[in-house]
Amino acid sequence: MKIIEAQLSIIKMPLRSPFSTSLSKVTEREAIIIEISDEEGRVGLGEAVPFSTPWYTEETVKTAYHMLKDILLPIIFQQPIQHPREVSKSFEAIRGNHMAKSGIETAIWDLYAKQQRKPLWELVGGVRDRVPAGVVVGTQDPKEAIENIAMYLQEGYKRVKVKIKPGNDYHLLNEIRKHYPTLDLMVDANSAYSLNDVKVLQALDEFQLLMIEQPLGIDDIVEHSILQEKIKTPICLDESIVSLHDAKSAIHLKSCGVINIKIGRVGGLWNAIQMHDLCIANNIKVWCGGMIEFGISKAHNIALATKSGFTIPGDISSSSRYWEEDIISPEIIVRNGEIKAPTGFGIGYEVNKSRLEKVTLYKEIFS
Ligand SMILES: O=C(O)CCC(=O)C1=CC=C[C@@H](O)[C@@H]1C(=O)O
Ligand SMILES: [Mg+2]
Repeated sequence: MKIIEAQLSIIKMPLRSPFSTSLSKVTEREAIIIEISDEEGRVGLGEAVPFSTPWYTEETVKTAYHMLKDILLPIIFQQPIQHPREVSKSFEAIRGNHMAKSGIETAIWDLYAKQQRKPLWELVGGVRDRVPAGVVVGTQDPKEAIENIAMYLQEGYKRVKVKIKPGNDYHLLNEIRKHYPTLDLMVDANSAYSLNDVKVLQALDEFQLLMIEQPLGIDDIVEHSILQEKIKTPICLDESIVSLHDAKSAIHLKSCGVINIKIGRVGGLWNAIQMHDLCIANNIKVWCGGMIEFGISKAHNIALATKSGFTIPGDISSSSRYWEEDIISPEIIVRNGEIKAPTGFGIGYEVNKSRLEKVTLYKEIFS
């Protein structure tokens, strides 16, 4: 597979409504769109998903743009690729920068699938032609959260995730459970707690949550193991798991019962596939996490989520969950709580060129 040209576009769009977590309030989103072309004019699409500031991981749009332009694209242009699974190996000498790496690696997966004239989800070993849709409530105000949940259930979502933090946990969940006693409900703490909060977290066991995501430190595996022994709710790790080694450590130490696999956080689709396989072999449940991303990244998530182990609805919602108008055509739509995997080659969605142009802040072409 010879790539003859690459285009990087930094795009920005306001969210339809603010997205609040224990760490940050997101009101607009930047990302990097990667378009790579082969000699026959086919285009592979990728999206690098770091935020504009390093509140979730250490990467930002600016660091990722530098990595793509100055380090990663030169490697890709120099080394012809036989199969996308080789890309992460060719980046092994480069430390970290997983979201930058994932942006170009996913574009190569899309281009390769188009060359093979296959939908990407079939190429990665998908077993279902639709994925269950989960949604994240972007407010921690109990009244607003309950109103939002009613709206999302109307739209058919099967699983709801809410953000919690110390001082806004028990009351919020108690109010939600009063209205929705049997809802498939999970929480994400984004590392807002410590082992001093064991009693607070034990109290949440009464709400029969599917899981509690990342209660402790962003790079912790040991203390999560201590906490998991003290609470009934399964711990799900997100930020702590950036590599297969992290996943192996968490499995060995029994730090969690679930892992949220995000293609960007783990450095690409091949790493995500290997993590899926490792977790399933060790009875660790997995689901596909989201990054408040645009349609190209979400399309890659959909392909991944068709694999057998992704039985829990992921943070895979419709384009309209965050955007007035997405950068892809058709947009991603949730019907009866599911998203149909596209039948087109590659990711199965096209770029909405006029929309992409409108939201592009800056772009460069490399060859
Ligand atoms: O993509 C979505 O629908 C929301 C994903 C989501 O909850 C998160 C995205 C990025 C950082 C966090 O706030 C949070 C997470 O930790 O999973
Ligand atoms: Mg999370």
